[in-house]
Parts: sequence; C-alpha cells; structure tokens
Amino acid sequence: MNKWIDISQQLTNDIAVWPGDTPFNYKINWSKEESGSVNVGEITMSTHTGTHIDAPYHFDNEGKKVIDLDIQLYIGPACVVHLPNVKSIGIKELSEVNLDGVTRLLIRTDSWQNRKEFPQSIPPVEPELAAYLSENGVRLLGLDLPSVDPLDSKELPAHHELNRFGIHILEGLLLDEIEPGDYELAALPLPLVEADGSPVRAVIRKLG
Ligand SMILES: Nc1ccccc1C(=O)C[C@H](N)C(=O)O
Ligand SMILES: [Zn+2]
Ligand SMILES: [Zn+2]
Repeated sequence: MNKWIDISQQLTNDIAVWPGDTPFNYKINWSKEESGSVNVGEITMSTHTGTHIDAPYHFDNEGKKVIDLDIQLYIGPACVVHLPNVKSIGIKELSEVNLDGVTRLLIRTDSWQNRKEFPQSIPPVEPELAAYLSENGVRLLGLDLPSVDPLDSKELPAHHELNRFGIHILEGLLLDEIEPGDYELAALPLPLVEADGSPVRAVIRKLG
C-alpha cells in the first residue's frame, strides 16, 4: 500500500488569510498549571482558512450548509493534473486531460508560490468549465488556489456555475510535490451545522 501524503496547509498563527478576514489564532486558553490537569486550546479562524471546502451557502443564501454536504464526495478516487503557467483554467487548458471516470479532479497550477503571503492574482476557473466537467462526471474540483474566481470578483461566476452543475469546491491544497496521476483522496469537512465552509485535512495516496 502506498503511504498517505498530507496536501493540507499547516495552520499556524501566521498563515496567509483572505485580505480583511479573521486571522488564524490558536492559543492555550486554560493551561495545565491553571486547570491542574490539562492544556486546553482555543482556535479563532475564518472557515475559509488554509485548505478548506466551500459550502454553497458561502455564496448563496439558499444554498446547502456544510452539514448538508454528501461526505461521499470527499473520500474516494481522485485525479491530479498539472497545469503550470496557465492564465485561467478553462476547457482549452484541460483539453489534453482524459476525464473518463474522474469524479474528483485536483488541479495543480503552482501559481501560489509564496505561501507566506496571500497572492495578488490567481488563474481563475472559467465559468464555462463547470458544464464541461459535469458532462464528464466530475463532482469535486480541488485546486492549489484560495479561490476559483478572480480575487476581486464580487459576482463569483465560477463558484455559482460549479454549484449549478453540482460540482463541489475544495480550495487551498498543497500540490507542489504531487505528480499528476490517479490517487485516493480524503478531505472531510467538519460536521459544522450552520457553516458556509470548513477547514479539512486533505490527504492523498497513489493508487496501485
Ligand atoms: N474569506 C473571504 C472573505 C471575504 C471575501 C471572500 C472570501 C473568500 O473566502 C472567498 C474565496 N473564494 C473562498 O471561497 O475561500
Ligand atoms: Zn472558500
Ligand atoms: Zn471559494
């Protein structure tokens, strides 16, 4: 059996977050000295920190919340493709990729180089890709980027189109060292009942 590889960003107090969003903070709130028995930590964070999933409620008030998402989506076979130096991610960029039988598609762009800082710009997903992916049976789209839309977008066309075609979004993966190919993925959201998104621990292992 191949080993599981962690493709999640580490959650440290200096992790880059969306400009203006809640910084990540972990601290011991009740120390062993104080409690007499244990250290007890406290986490403050945005639901869109590091490696995370978006629930449709993030961009649609009527959309599904994290607890409503089908956990089957987040565990199972996944295909990693490498699209270095692309300006955007559309049908053309994926034309060489065989999507037969691909339910979970993970795209490595390498375009978020300095992980200490939030990127200035990213190659966005073209909204037209949603229909194409769905026709090919894709249900989960993961990327090594903090969004599927341009960072200054208010309309979020790719988020909406992906949702319309039943494709779920996994953002902020670390794929720098991952060769394209067939893997198994596990990236489960937390059972957050009200939430618009959730951090995940994303891991993959090579199939075969
Ligand atoms: N945290 C934010 C704060 C303000 C505005 C957008 C965001 C986002 O997170 C958008 C991004 N497309 C995301 O889904 O993670
Ligand atoms: Zn998000
Ligand atoms: Zn998003």
